[in-house]
Amino acid sequence: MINVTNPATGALISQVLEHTEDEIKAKLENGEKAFETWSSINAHARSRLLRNWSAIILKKKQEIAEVMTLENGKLLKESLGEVDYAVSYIDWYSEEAIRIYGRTVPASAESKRVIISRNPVGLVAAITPWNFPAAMMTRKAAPALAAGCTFIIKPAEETPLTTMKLIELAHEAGIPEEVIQYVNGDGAKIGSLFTESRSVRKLTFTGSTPVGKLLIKNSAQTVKNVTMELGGHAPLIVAKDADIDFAVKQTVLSKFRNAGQTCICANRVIVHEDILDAFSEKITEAAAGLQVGNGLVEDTDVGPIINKKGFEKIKSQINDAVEKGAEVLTGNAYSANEEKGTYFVYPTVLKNTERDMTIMQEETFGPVLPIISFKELDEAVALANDTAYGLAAYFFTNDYRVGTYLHDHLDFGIIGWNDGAPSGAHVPFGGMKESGLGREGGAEGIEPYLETKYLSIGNHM
Ligand SMILES: NC(=O)C1=CN([C@@H]2O[C@H](COP(=O)(O)OP(=O)(O)OC[C@H]3O[C@@H](n4cnc5c(N)ncnc54)[C@H](OP(=O)(O)O)[C@@H]3O)[C@@H](O)[C@H]2O)C=CC1
Ligand SMILES: O=C(O)CCCC(=O)O
Repeated sequence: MINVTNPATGALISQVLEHTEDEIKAKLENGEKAFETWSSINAHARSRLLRNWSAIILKKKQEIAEVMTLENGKLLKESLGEVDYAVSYIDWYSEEAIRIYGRTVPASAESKRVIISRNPVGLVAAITPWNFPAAMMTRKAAPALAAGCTFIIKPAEETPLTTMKLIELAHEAGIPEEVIQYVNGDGAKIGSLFTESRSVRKLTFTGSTPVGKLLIKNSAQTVKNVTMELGGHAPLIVAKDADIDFAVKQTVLSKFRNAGQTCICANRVIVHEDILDAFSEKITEAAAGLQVGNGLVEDTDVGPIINKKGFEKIKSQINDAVEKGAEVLTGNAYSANEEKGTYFVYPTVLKNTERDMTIMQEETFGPVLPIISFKELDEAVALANDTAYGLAAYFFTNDYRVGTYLHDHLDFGIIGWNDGAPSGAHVPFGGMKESGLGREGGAEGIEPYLETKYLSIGNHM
């Protein structure tokens, strides 16, 4: 039995049954069998079913958002926003379903004809994290179903309820039960069942880089197609000419959304030395003004940290920075109750941070903003690229030459130029280097669910 608790209060919300190995194997078999029928239904019918699904979700928006806030801790307004965001993937891919085009190619002989078609890969298995329990699910399920694949998901143990609700609504919308399924239980155990299974033809994962690496390795056994959306360590550069007030607002948006527990959150702020003091002062004032608390309370700006492991990681990064000489401008304050299992971190701004501090090397996943300064643009680029990660990067400048230079030289899959919120269903989300493989969203996001089949017809007149 999995206990699902509210990270803001420690209260038990629900108990969820763990699936046994036999049950999981049976679901994989059912998903593989259902693929034959689902993939042969015409694309317009699949598109209509996806639209039904999104309409039903929207009708239950408030209920789903409340469940999400209870199990994840994020602000209710963020949960409501996430339901819309999750639905936008279903809507986008309901439209892509009817635009999966093949090609004809001129043959090399008069007696031949060549046709290239795009076909669904088969049963898709997904493993998702707790930080976006709705959107990370639909960002994978919607393109998979649109392409004609069947789908099975293992949500994070902290947040299974939102996923289970969305799947219940998919069935209510008319999508057959075996076409979209969930299983609950331990990540490592279910991960092995997914990677070993020959029924699963594609694995899609969002989560930490070490688990992603393990899944890539284990997927080699059956040569599975994989999509990996892993950790990030986003730099945010503020150039000398930037509009400081605007940059501060956008940095707050990027950094403190979801209490900093987002893989594209700004993780290091790199500020030109001429505006360092002005920027630091304004961002400190903004961060210090944020209310920390229960996401169900109207005025809250920053909710709880998901669990003790996350809390300890954040705290140790702050301690390490302070021991190595960082100055605390605000924060480095906590409210934790071990007995209840509730952990809050007050928005923290650190100045005089250095490259050798852990916080400048690793993903934080918390509301902590370390600031480092630069003089020349090359120095900012070197600092920004000095990481194994390559997911998102941000910069603020109104000088088109500075902006173009930064865009050309930053090794990241997502770039926000004067934009702290670049995500959307219509754009390709994903990272370079150890931040992952493949893209989700946009026209690119359906590609990983499609195989190319080429037909050569001979003996024509
Ligand atoms: N890219 C992103 O959006 C995310 C990045 N992270 C990063 O990872 C850090 C740790 O967070 P954490 O929640 O532990 O992340 P994990 O990568 O451990 O968990 C994410 C998902 O993977 C599952 N999982 C865990 N271990 C395995 C395994 N061996 N094989 C297959 N699946 C597995 C989890 O299941 P279960 O719940 O059963 O453990 C969960 O569903 C965060 O602080 C953050 O830095 C975390 C979440 C999302
Ligand atoms: O992996 C994450 O942290 C979720 C991505 C959030 C987004 O799509 O903006």
